[in-house]
Amino acid sequence: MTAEIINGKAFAEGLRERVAAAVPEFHSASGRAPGLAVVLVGEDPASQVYVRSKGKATVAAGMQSIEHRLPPSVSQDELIALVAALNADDMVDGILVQLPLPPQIDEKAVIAAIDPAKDVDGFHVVNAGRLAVGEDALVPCTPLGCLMLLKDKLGDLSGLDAVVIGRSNIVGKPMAQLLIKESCTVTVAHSRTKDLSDVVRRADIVVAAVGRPEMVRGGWIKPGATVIDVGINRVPSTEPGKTRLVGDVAYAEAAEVAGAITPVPGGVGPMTIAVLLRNTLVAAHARLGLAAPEGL
Ligand SMILES: Nc1nc2c(c(=O)[nH]1)N[C@@H](CN(C=O)c1ccc(C(=O)N[C@@H](CCC(=O)O)C(=O)O)cc1)CN2
Ligand SMILES: [Mg+2]
Repeated sequence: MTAEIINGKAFAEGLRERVAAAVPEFHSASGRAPGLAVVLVGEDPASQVYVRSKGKATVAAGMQSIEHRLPPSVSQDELIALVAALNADDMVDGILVQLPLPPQIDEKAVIAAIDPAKDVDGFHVVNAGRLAVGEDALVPCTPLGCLMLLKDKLGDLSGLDAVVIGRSNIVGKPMAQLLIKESCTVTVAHSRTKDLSDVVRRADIVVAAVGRPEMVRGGWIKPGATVIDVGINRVPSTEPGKTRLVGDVAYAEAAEVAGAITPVPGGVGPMTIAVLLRNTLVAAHARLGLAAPEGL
C-alpha cells in the first residue's frame, strides 16, 4: 500500500480563506477588525520566524495584528504586566505569548495571567478544564488542526482506536481529549510506555507528538491506518553543513503501510497558524456575545 498524502498546507490555506471571508461580518457587527496580540520574548530565530508568519497571516485575514517584542532579559513581572494591559485592551480579542520563554520566566505563571476569553492558544487551565469536561473552550491550535485533518480524511471517527504518542499539555493531552469527544477509543502513550510498537500496531489513528526524529517506524503501523505526524525535528542533512526537517515518524517506511499520512513539512505545521486565526475570530465573536462564525 502507498499512503495518500494528507496535504495540511492546502487545507490550512482553505481554512485561512474561510476565516478571511467571515471577518467582514464581525467587522459590520462590531465596527472594528478582530485583534490578535502576539508577544515575543528574546531572539530565538525559529520563534522570530513563527511570530512574523503569524503577523502576516493575521493581516492577510483582515484582522489587526499587534506585536510586542521584549528583550531576552525581561522579568516575569514585566511580561505579566504587559499581559494584564492586553487583557484590559478592548481592541485585543486574542493574546498569544510565543513559546519557549527564557529560563528566568515561569511559563505557567504567564499563561495563567492571560484572560481565558482571549487565550487563543488554549493553554490556560480554564480552557484545558472546559475541554476536558466537554464545554465550549478555546482549544490548542496544533491538536485542533490535527483533528480537522482527521475528520476531513475519515469523516466520522467514532469507534476508531486512536493512539496519541506524547502527553504534553500543548499537544498530547488536548489531542486525546478531542479524540475522546469524537468517541474514539484513546490510548495515550509516552516515553515510559511498554511495548510501544504493539500499542501503535492496534491503532486506526496514530498521532505522533514526541519530538524524537523518526522514532515511529513503518513496521509499527497497522495497514491502512491514518498517521498524523506532529514532529518538527531539524536533523543534519546528507549535504555537509545543511539540515533538513523530519517528523516523529519514519515517513518513507510508514507511507508504505499507512492508508493516509501527513508529511513534514507541509502537514500539521501549517495548520497551527490557520487554526490560530480561526480561534481569534471565534474568541472575538464570543467576547462580543455574537453567535460563533459558521463553517470554521
Ligand atoms: N504560543 C505558542 N508557541 C508555540 C506554538 C504555539 O502553537 N503557540 N507552536 C510552536 C511553533 N509554531 C507556532 O508558534 C509553529 C511551528 C511550526 C509551524 C510550521 O508551519 N511548520 C512548517 C515547517 C516550518 C519550517 O520549515 O521550519 C511545517 O511543518 O510544514 C508553524 C507554527 C512552538 N511554539
Ligand atoms: Mg505547535
